[in-house]
Amino acid sequence: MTERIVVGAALLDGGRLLAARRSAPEELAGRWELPGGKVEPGEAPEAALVRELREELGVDAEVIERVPGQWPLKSPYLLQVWTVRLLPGTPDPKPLQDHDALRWLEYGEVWDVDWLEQDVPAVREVAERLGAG
Ligand SMILES: Nc1nc2c([nH]c(=O)n2[C@H]2C[C@H](O)[C@@H](COP(=O)(O)OP(=O)(O)OP(=O)(O)O)O2)c(=O)[nH]1
Repeated sequence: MTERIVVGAALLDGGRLLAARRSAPEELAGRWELPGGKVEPGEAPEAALVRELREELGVDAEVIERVPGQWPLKSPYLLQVWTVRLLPGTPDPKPLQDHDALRWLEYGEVWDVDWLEQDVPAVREVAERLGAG
């Protein structure tokens, strides 16, 4: 089957990373992930990310750069991650859709939440960057 891309945001603000707790589907509910979603056919991944963050969190965001790597999710999906920042004046993120809690994690708190197993290698990569910044 053709691979399909799921874009995830490493949303960074003041050296912290935003984690989002999924509310559905049942097998993923209660676990933490990077906000984002499926890229639509013909859509650029960066545009998908900005769209998803507006829908899910109610924020206007700007994509900074791709985090190297891609990670398999449930077939046929592959997770790709970009660092993202909030645009000036945008409201604070709110769990409007797909999530029931949000948490800003300091570098030392990155492993305090129960990430989806398949997200762990991506979060490790992001955490290294947070530590370096
Ligand atoms: N957004 C996101 N999805 C993830 C992550 N890890 C992971 O396994 N997934 C899975 C959950 C879903 O099966 C799929 C993404 O779907 P989604 O439900 O977030 O995407 P969407 O908003 O485009 O969904 P929909 O229109 O199909 O309802 O990838 C992650 O870190 N972020």
